[in-house]
Amino acid sequence: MEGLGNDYIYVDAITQNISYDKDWITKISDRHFGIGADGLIALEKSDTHDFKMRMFNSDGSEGKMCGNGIRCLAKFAFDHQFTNDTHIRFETLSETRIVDLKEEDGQITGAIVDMGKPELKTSLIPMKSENETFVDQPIEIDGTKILGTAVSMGNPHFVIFVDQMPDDIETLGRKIETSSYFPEQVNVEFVEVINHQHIKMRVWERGSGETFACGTGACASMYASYLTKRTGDHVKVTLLGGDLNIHLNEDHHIMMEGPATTVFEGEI
Ligand SMILES: N[C@@H](CCC[C@H](N)C(=O)O)C(=O)O
Repeated sequence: MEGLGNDYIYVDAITQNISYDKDWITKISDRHFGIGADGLIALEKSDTHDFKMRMFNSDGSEGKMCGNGIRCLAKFAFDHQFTNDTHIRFETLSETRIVDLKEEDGQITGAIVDMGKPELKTSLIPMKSENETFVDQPIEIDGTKILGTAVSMGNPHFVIFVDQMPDDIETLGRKIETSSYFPEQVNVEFVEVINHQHIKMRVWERGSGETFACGTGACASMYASYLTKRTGDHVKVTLLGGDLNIHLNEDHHIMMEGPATTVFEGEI
């Protein structure tokens, strides 16, 4: 399934016994020797919520949240008749996430997700810094200062505003991802502000490299843009794979709306 081209292999871990073996996840995620995906996402039972989401990057590392993935996982649960409710509460390795599925002509085409409140405290992101928060501040990479904003959306992000989108995001993305500032690595977003309601973003994801889109990254970028007054609180985020509409609601929760699509189904 894919959400804006951010594709994962979705597995039912309710009726099947799945072992989240790192090598197996890496192998099936491989685009040449496997199925090909940005990683694997599993639907599990939960004692406290409707379902539990587990998500793994293509290198087999486990992430705590996935914005594009949770829309697809909700569609997966509905389409496979694990629920007939379009309002679904997920337990994740970070916090509760609530998904409202969108139905058009009897098909689930996407969802709006309550992505919770963004976290700015560096100790909780986690980021090594003496500052309590890190908003438009410099980190130093290979002797060069790079301004950015650190935000957690249940997973860590470092948002960098650029005047023009760079052609190569891999070199810098990888260096920041693995720099000593971020003890658990970080997802890196490059953001170009188009106007007060529209930003463009490319992402270097920890554990997966450049992907076509990142839901949590888009929310972190929207929040960093809003916080630094580059945009308002309703923003369209254009990614390589398409657009997400993101806004802050009255409780200061980030709401993200976007598509969810099944590509094919099979058996391994
Ligand atoms: N693509 C995802 C985020 C996936 C997890 C991330 N790479 C991490 O390890 O934190 C999204 O849509 O949010």
